[in-house]
Order: sequence, then C-alpha cells, then structure tokens
Amino acid sequence: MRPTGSKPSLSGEWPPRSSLEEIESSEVRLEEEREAKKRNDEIDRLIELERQELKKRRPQAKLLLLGQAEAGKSTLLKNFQLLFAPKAFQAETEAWRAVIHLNLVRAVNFILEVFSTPYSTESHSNLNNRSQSSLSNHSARHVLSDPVRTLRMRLSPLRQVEIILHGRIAPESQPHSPVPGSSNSSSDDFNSDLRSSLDVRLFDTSLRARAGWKALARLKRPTSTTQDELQDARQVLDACRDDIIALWTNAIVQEELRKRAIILDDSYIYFLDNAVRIASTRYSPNPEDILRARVQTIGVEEHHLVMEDEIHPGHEWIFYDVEGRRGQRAVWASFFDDVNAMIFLSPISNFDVFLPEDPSVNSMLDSFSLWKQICESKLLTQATFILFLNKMDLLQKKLDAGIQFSAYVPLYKNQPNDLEGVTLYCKRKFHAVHKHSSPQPRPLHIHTCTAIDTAFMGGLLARVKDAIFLTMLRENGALV
Ligand SMILES: Nc1nc2c(ncn2[C@@H]2O[C@H](COP(=O)(O)OP(=O)(O)OP(=O)(O)O)[C@@H](O)[C@H]2O)c(=O)[nH]1
Ligand SMILES: [Mg+2]
Repeated sequence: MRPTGSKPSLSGEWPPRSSLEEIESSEVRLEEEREAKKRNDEIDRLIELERQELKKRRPQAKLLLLGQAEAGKSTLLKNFQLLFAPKAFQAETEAWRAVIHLNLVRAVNFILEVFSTPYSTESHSNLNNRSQSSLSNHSARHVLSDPVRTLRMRLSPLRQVEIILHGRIAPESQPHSPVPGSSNSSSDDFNSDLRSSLDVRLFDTSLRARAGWKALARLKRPTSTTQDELQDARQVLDACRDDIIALWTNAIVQEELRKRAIILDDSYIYFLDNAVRIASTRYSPNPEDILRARVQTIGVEEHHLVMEDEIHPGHEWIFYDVEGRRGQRAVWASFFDDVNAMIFLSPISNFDVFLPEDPSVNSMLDSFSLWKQICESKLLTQATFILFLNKMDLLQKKLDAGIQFSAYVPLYKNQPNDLEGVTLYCKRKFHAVHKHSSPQPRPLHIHTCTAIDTAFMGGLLARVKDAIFLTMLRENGALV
C-alpha cells in the first residue's frame, strides 16, 4: 500500500526521506496490527476453550423434595437415581440389602410382638382417657395358639439379627421394638382407639438413619468381627425362612391381625410376601426391592446426582430430601434460595389416614395445608413447581375395597367413588390452592404416580427432566 500524502524531496532523493520514514512507520504499524490480530485471535481461542469447558461442566440444578412423612420423597429420589445415574444406583445395592433384611426382620418381630404382648393400658395411659378405658376392656383378647407359640420360639433369634443389622445401619440409635404397621380406619370404637395408640407407637419406632448410613454399610474393609456378625445374621435369616413363611401365611395370625385392626405397611407386606427370595443367603436386591425399602429421612439430606445418560452426561442435580414430620418443617425454608424446581409429593391414598405425629389431623388435609404454606413462600417465586400425587396403586386398592373418599373429604359428597373422580378432585384442589396462594404466577406441573412402579416412573421422569432443563435454559437466557 502507498503511503498517502508523500511529496517529492527538494534534495532530489527518491523516495524522499520523509516518505522513507513514513514507509517505515507504516510497516511498524502493520506489524503492530498483525500482532494485535494475533493477540485477538489467541484471546478468541481462549474464550472458545473456556466456553467449551463450561459446556462440559454444565450448570448445576438445585431441586427440593418436599411433602409430609411417608409421602414418597426419598422413593422418588431413588427413581431419579435409577433412571439417570444407574451405575451409581447399582453401586449401592449391597447397602440396600442390609436395609431390606432389616425391614423384613422388623416385620416378623412386630408380628411376634403382637402375639406376645397382651394389650395393656399402662403403656398408653397418657394417650387419652377414651382409649385407656377401651383398651383395658379388650386386654383379654390376647390369643396365642400352640403352632404360633412354637413359631415364636423358633423365630426368636431374629431379635438378635435385628440388633446386628440396626447397629450396622443406624449405630447412633437403639433398635426399638418394631411396629412397622398401622391400623385401619374402622369407625368401631375399639379399633379406632387402638389405631391411635398404634399410630403413636409406629411414629416412635420407625427405622431412622442418618444420611451416611450407605457409606457405613459399604465400608470397603469392615472389621472381621462385623463381617462375621453380618454373615451370621444372614445365615440365621436364611435358616428362619420356612418359619417366616409359616408365620406370615398362618390363618390364626392373619385373623388376629385383622381382628386387632392392624394393617401392616404396604412395603412390609411386600417383603413378607417375598421372604423366600429375600431371606436367602444368595439374595441380591432388585430395583423394586430398593424402592420399597423404608428408611425415614432425618433432618435435610443433600444428594448429588451426576447424570450418566447420553444427552446430559456430567450434569449435576443437587437434591434436598427433607424429613416430612410436622416438627421438622420449620427448617425447610433455609433451603429455599436459588431453587430451580420444588417437587412436592402428596400421598393421596392417605385420605383415610391420620398423622402419626398428631392423630387428630387427617393426612390429606395436612397435605393441602402444607402445600398452601409452600405456595405462599416468597422465596420460591422463581422455582418451577412440580406436584406428584403419589401412591395411586394404594388409592385404587382402597377405592376398590369400598372405602368412601367422601367419608373423609365431605366436600366430595355425591360424586363417584372412583379413581378418576377422586384424582380429578385432588388435582383441582391443589391447582386452586396454588393459584390463590402464590405471590405471583409460576409454572405448575401436576402428575399422578406410583413411585414404586419403575416402568411407569421411567416415562414420567424423562418428561419431568425435560421440563426442568427447559426451565433452566429459560432462566439462563438461552431461550426466549
Ligand atoms: N405402595 C406404594 N408405596 C410407596 C409409593 N411411594 C412410596 N412408597 C413407600 O412408602 C414408604 C415411604 O416412602 P419414603 O420415600 O421413605 O417417604 P418419605 O417422604 O421420604 O418420608 P420421610 O423420609 O419420613 O419424610 C416406602 O416404604 C416406600 O416404598 C407408592 O407409590 N406406592
Ligand atoms: Mg425420606
């Protein structure tokens, strides 16, 4: 390129000196421009590299799992793990084996306890006067036939098995006498009095373990004593297999449980029904067994789920899984900041159940009022709300058995006592509460589900995952 504005020199030099200087300086400038471009290209390269790195690391999502006790929060979390981090889920199988064994042993010991303890007014004397008088009237109902007495003796080593397994999973707490059940909602005086007393005992004695129990259970090198103890416990359980089945299928036992209005938790029935497989020393849990295993959450647990699927590998979702009991709910709010999605579980099959922690409160009404409080929270205005109406399988069973939804939810009077009608009523109710209680409009997704049904949950959670990613993209401004 010719330097502009150069004139011939009077001294006759060509090119004139000033032009030479100009040419030199323009070359310097060109060189500087080349350097600057190189630097810019390098900066662009680094920015692109960083962008690629960021893309690889991907943003984290923060999700809250809320709802009353036994709503299925931890079970839903297991479903997320099973679907999106199957290798991590598989790695925990061994830890779950001990919990499932403990669940089974507690169910058996509970039945044995029902048959060994006559009803007593003393242990329930502080509940209420009505139940005290009623229980004392019926204390003579204690029945123990010979075959059951023999089974009780033969199964007595399971007490020790329970202590060993409990020490492995929840060493910080003492094993309680097991009460893995509740009683039905019959209006009969005796049954309803018994129900309130048993529900209180259930509340006091469910298996509670701190978040670290899995790590404890899968310690790489347990001491040889622990190893031997566990091995012994498994062998005792295996040796008791036939007797467990004999107890569970015994007509007198079933009749007595029915007479006493005791309905075992659905999960404990499942483990007892599958005792032949579970009590075997060769037993390895399958996904449904793990979803059925019950460990009550203590406080608020943080779980990191790193996606293993091909679409979002390495994405990290941080779940906050809370303890649902009434007395624990005050601490939830301290986890409400920067939440991407709030997932609320309502076990709608519980329409005829009363809270173990407060037998005067109907579980479904408690769920509605808890939902209202959460919707009202100003801290959660940015979060997407996802509501799961859970335990549809149990709802279906109850309606099929003729239990009237309207007997517990009077507003439902004169409407069909079927799954469709009841579900629609609940959906509308939750939707209306959300609409009227939220400080500002916010997305709400409502799903019905059965959290122990892996096939059903697979399709549902794939859609839920997409909805959460979409929310995150919108929040990050990537989608308008
Ligand atoms: N039948 C049936 N059982 C379910 C369903 N969802 C959960 N469960 C069982 O219900 C029990 C309680 O579930 P969890 O997930 O432990 O309940 P949670 O909400 O975490 O309860 P807390 O930790 O006490 O607050 C477990 O034994 C589950 O296997 C369901 O849809 N159907
Ligand atoms: Mg839980």
